[in-house]
Parts: sequence; structure tokens; C-alpha cells
Amino acid sequence: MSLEKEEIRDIEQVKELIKSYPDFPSEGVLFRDIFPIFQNPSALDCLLNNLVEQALEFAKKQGSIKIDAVVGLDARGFLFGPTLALKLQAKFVPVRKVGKLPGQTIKFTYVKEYGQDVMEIQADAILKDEKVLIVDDLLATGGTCSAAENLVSQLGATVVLNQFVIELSDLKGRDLLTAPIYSILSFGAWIHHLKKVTESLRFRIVRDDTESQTAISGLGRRVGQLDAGQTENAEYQGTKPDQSPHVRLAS
Ligand SMILES: O=P(O)(O)OC[C@H]1O[C@H](OP(=O)(O)OP(=O)(O)O)[C@H](O)[C@@H]1O
Ligand SMILES: Nc1ncnc2[nH]cnc12
Repeated sequence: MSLEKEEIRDIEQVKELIKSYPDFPSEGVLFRDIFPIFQNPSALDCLLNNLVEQALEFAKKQGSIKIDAVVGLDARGFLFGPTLALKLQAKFVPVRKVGKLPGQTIKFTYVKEYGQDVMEIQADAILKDEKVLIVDDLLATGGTCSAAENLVSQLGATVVLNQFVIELSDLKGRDLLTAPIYSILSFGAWIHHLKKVTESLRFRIVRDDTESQTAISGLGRRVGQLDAGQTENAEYQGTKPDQSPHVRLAS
């Protein structure tokens, strides 16, 4: 028996499919998992359409510029890069973790939200003066995309746009990037921080102060509910900057 998937029509519904995992892959990281979107064809269709429309709108705003290459970042950027390239009539070029690309390459070492890595690009994949759009699933601290920007400029080309499905706005990755930044969805990390604060408040509570006990246990319950899968909805309702779709240009 096959279960029908819910029909997804707008990007707000797509956002609700993204699952959040505290302390993965390491403590303190709130991991945003995009793969549930890929289990629902209408959600994937909606997301890809948004991505393509946003890139086309950008190109038009810049005086109908021609984007020559879409650079996708290893590995989740590869889920979006080729489709975007096809729709923009551009070539697709991968930036890969070190040791995966044959021929002459250039490398760049960088730091990301949970560790350090080396990125690599084939030296002849992008030509001097070409206009490049970099696409990735997620912008966190900006280390990964900044490495890609560096590789593209080493080859004499120009990054005209960095495009992301998700931006973790509190991590301020955009401050590290040079080219304009567009993201489809934005998440704040404040709920995770709120949970940590609540945990420490529970330890500090004065036993006979019933009023603050009630308030703090209410807050604890709310955070508990949010952790049990309601995080995204709560973020919509609670914070204006987290509403999507989200289009921002770097200042
Ligand atoms: O902004 P940053 O702090 O640099 O983090 C963002 C990067 O981290 C993740 O990639 P990861 O290296 O985990 O690779 P994956 O796509 O292969 O899972 C994500 O897909 C971005 O590329
Ligand atoms: N918090 C996060 N969730 C998913 N992917 C990530 N890559 C870097 N930080 C991430």
C-alpha cells in the first residue's frame, strides 16, 4: 500500500518539512535536515521553482546578465546545482572535497560550522572573466562558500551571486562573503539558545518563589514542545526576520 504525500504548494509548507536535530553531528550544532523535502515530489518541485525564479530575478535586476557557470558545493550543493544550471542555460561546475577531482586542480583550506576541510576545483572548468553563481543547500558560518568564492576568483572569474536554500542567520555567514547573497529560507538558532538558558535557570530557581517557578516551568514546557518537532512553526510565529521567502542582498 502506498501512502499519498501531502501536496505542497508554497515555500512555507516546504520549510515545515525541514527537520531539526540538536547536537548533530557534534554538541551545540542544531542540524537542519533538507532530505525530507526530497521525499515529497511536490515539495521538491516548489523549492526548485523558487530557486530558479530567484536566480532569474537576480540576473534581470543586474541588467539581464548572462550567468556562465553555476558552481555547486560538495555534496548537498550538487542536489540543486545541475537543475539551476540547466534552467539558466549555464554550465555546471563542482567544487569538491579534496582528492576527488582528476587533472590539474587548485585547493583552498577552510573552517566550517563543525570542522575544517579542503575544497578543490578543476583549473580549466571556469574561464577568466566568466560570471559565476555559487549554490549550496545551507549557509552557516560561511567558511565553505567563502572558500568557493576564493577558488573562483583565483581562476580570474567573478562570483555574481551566492544562493542558498537555507541561511542560518544567527551565524552571520554572510559577513564572510564578498558577492551578493540570496537565500530561500532563513532559520534563527535562538530556540536552541533558549533551551540552554532554561536549563540553567532550572538550577538557579528559588524553591519557595512559586510565581517564578510557574513561569520558568511553563517556559521549559514550551521549549520541550518546540524540541519535539514544532520548532519551525514556532519560529514563523515568533520572529519576523525568519519568515520566508527570504531575499536579501549583502550590504
Ligand atoms: O557555512 P559553513 O559553516 O561553512 O557550513 C555550510 C556547509 O556545511 C555543510 O556541508 P558539509 O561540509 O557538512 O558537507 P555535505 O554537504 O557533504 O554534508 C553544508 O552543506 C554547507 O556546504
Ligand atoms: N546546522 C547545520 N545544519 C545542516 N547542515 C549544516 N552545515 C553546517 N551547519 C549545518
